[in-house]
Amino acid sequence: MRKPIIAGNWKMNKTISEGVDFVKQIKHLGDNTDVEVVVCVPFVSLESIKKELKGSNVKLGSQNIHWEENGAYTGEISPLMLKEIGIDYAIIGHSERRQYFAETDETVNKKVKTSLDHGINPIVCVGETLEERENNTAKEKVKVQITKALEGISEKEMSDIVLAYEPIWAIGTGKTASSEDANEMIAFIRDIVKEKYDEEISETVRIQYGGSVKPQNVTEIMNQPDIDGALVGGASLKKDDFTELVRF
Ligand SMILES: O=C[C@H](O)COP(=O)(O)O
Repeated sequence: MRKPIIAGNWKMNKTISEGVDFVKQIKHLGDNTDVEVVVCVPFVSLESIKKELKGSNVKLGSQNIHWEENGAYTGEISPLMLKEIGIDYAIIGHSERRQYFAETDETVNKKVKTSLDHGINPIVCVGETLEERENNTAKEKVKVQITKALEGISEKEMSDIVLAYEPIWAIGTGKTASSEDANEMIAFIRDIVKEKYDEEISETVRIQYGGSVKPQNVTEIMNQPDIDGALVGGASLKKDDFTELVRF
């Protein structure tokens, strides 16, 4: 039985004080539930929000991580810095990082490895563009992304990884993949994991869907057999919406 995981990705939203205020209102959402609740917040807010989450079952994540522990990488944040704050998760390879900040499959793989080495669980994002979906190359694209992201990752390490399928055309657009299409791609990802590792790992790895998930569609998405959770942008910024999402 895979534990459902609903993660809010705040992206570049909420100042530190706004974030702390918000977390005060949602920090009980991880109580009395089988759902794992995560908030992935801007780097500058991590420490304050970690303090606010003391005693809470809501987990904390960053939205990126650098693969080196230190060095001449102006503007970057290292795994040691994140580890000291005590985060649980790091989103890696989000399509916005790939699109605007030149993230590649190679850097995604390095970041996955460094996260695991520092006890931070990676949420690894993959997904196709609209053009690739229309050309029928979506599966090919996702297969390459998954295979490269997981290069050199051991069977044991797979239990610390969460995968997230986010079709780029569904992110922030209000367009959601139909729950059946999302499930089909996620089942395909599970098959890739099975091919690379084994059936047990493919049946235990958690795979989220992301892209315009809202209170109105979350139940249908979560009812799909292969979908274990949601990585949510816009709707994770509002208390009522986020509450409904984690109670799908
Ligand atoms: O990381 C979250 C995804 O990019 C989805 O964002 P969205 O829910 O605003 O479409």
